[in-house]
Amino acid sequence: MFRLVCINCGAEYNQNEVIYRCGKCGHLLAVEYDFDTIDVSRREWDSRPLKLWRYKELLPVSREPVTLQEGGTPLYHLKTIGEELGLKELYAKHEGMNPSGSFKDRGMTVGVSMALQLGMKTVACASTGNTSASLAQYAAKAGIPSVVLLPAGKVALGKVAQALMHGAKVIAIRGNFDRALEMVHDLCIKEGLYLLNSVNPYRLEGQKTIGFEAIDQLGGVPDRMVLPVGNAGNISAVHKGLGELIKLGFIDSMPMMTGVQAEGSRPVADAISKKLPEVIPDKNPETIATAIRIGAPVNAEKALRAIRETNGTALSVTDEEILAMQRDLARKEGVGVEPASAASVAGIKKMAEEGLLDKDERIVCVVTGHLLKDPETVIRQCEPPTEIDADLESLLSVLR
Ligand SMILES: Cc1ncc(COP(=O)(O)O)c(C=O)c1O
Ligand SMILES: N[C@@H](CCOP(=O)(O)O)C(=O)O
Repeated sequence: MFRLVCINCGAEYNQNEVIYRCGKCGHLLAVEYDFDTIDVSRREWDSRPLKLWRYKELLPVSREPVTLQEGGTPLYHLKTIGEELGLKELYAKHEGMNPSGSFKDRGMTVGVSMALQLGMKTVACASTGNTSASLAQYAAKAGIPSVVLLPAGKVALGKVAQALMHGAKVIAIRGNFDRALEMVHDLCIKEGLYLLNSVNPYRLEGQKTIGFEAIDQLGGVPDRMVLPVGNAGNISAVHKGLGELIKLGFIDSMPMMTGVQAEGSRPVADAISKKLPEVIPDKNPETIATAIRIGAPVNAEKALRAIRETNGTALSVTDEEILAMQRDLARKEGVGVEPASAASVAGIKKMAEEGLLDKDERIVCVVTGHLLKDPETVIRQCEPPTEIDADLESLLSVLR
């Protein structure tokens, strides 16, 4: 049993309503469960395969889910990078290992299932790339059409390829992501499409399972969870989910929620460092990490609460720091991620170097998307292949 509740005024909405914001005050909504009716134990969850739907009692879907077997992503111990930073327990949860190559699949399995549950016929989103790739793939699985709006020229190649190949109607707008989100929101309200950006509270329900899995894999609650922040849905979702585990008595502490943004796109980091009550949108966000090139994070209110309530923090890193960490993860750990994903570990490096971490902290960085999402940024950083004549002598001469 659950209902939708406004995070600001507490107004309640029925689970059958298609609604994205509070009709009374315009703030965000969240799914609230009736915990007295939730009947599950840790042991029961542990007996199921490590996949997202292991946690079905804390998800809103009552029909057969639209699933591509998302979740169960690896938790890697970053031994080499950790040692360099003096951190014994530094981990990366590799969300790039989901079906479409990013954490968005956790949101989409739940969001697209809810679209069907609510009788919606077409799904839509604005995207810096990964949301569109995932939406297109899950809509294809569900057998319904999808429409995606992208900021023209600012989406990594692999993500556009995915949205196109999975059959979405792909529209590139001459404007940034924030404008695309406003447009798709208006389109959905006017034309009755189902909006599956992170303003949709059901989508975030799926994403909260990143935190559940991290705890199950670690065998306990980490001291800190670090996430790259763009539209700020993921950090909010993980925080919400862990709060629910506390209510169920499954855990008894929260990690310090830590958000990392790119220097050229850092409204949440600014709000935290300047102790502002809300974020001031950045009208011209810019970063090589196009996934987090977002100036007006729609979930800012939830994210600021998550960070402040857990004594966490938010900071920014430069594009150079992001790319250097993308290379370090690839070459020192064998972990291939896209630039935005490397931001979380780059943020921890910066905090460690500035003496802002207790060296005994157990830290889980969420690395959000796969290296192959953005092949152009990868190729630009690497030496091109050495081309030789097809004989052994030439081969030996270049290897010497
Ligand atoms: C790869 C990647 N990392 C991080 C983010 C940021 O997540 P959020 O928008 O939930 O803050 C996004 C999308 O925004 C993304 O695609
Ligand atoms: N990085 C995101 C931006 C949109 O965020 P959402 O969580 O609101 O869908 C993307 O991949 O498009």
